[in-house]
Amino acid sequence: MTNLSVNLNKIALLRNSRNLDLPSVIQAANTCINAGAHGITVHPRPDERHIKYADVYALAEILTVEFNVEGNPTPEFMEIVCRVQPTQCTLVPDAPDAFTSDRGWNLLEESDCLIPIIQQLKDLGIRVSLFMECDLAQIQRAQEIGADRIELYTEPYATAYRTGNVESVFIQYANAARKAQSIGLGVNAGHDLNLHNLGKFCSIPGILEVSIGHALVADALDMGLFNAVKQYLKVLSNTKGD
Ligand SMILES: CC(=O)[C@@H](O)[C@H](O)COP(=O)(O)O
Ligand SMILES: NCC(=O)COP(=O)(O)O
Repeated sequence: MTNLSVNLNKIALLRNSRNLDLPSVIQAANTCINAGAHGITVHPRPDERHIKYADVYALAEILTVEFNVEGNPTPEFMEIVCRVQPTQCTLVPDAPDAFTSDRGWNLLEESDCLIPIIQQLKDLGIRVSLFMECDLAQIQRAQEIGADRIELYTEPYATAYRTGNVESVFIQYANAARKAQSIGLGVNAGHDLNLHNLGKFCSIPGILEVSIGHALVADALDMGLFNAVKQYLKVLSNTKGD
């Protein structure tokens, strides 16, 4: 089964609109865990528009499941990740003012700065995943520079699914996953996955983990967070993640 890591960014976004700690990111994490989520993901951004650095420390104190911290490895980000030592750190090449994550790493140009960062994280026992597009040469490079996993950036898949043009795009993802697996990289996936497009994506064999936030939290407004997590787990229960 593909594991589900629930991204709590959007819980924090709502929380930040008042000074009441409501909704509580910690309470949301516990609800997701009680519903069976395999992990919790957060993506602290430099402007702390949703997850604050303090949330990362607070979550690290209470989590009983995999903790995945995503972000651009700025000095501030690296300091917090090295202190908290989550299970997994997913490095994402997003600009400080990015609306949301909008691309994978270009390892033909960005490898040199990543090599020591990956090594530093691995020396602390943190699994390193790189946010990547479906380019096979880039995926090869991810393995060469020491990544443990890649996270396939699924926005293009989600858009293709929505616009009814998904088959050729899906094949690119299946090929990318197969390439990664053939050279020993684990494969995660995320961005704009939802209850409709998730099942097809995870029919790709060996997707180890999906991280899902925006759509899951939107679904939670209708069905409650506990039930939303259950619904996503139900879709994933038919998949072959490992
Ligand atoms: C890395 C990634 O794909 C993101 O989906 C992310 O964590 C979402 O970020 P926002 O919630 O800030 O859009
Ligand atoms: N890594 C992707 C993620 O954590 C969640 O992305 P989204 O579901 O909020 O688009």
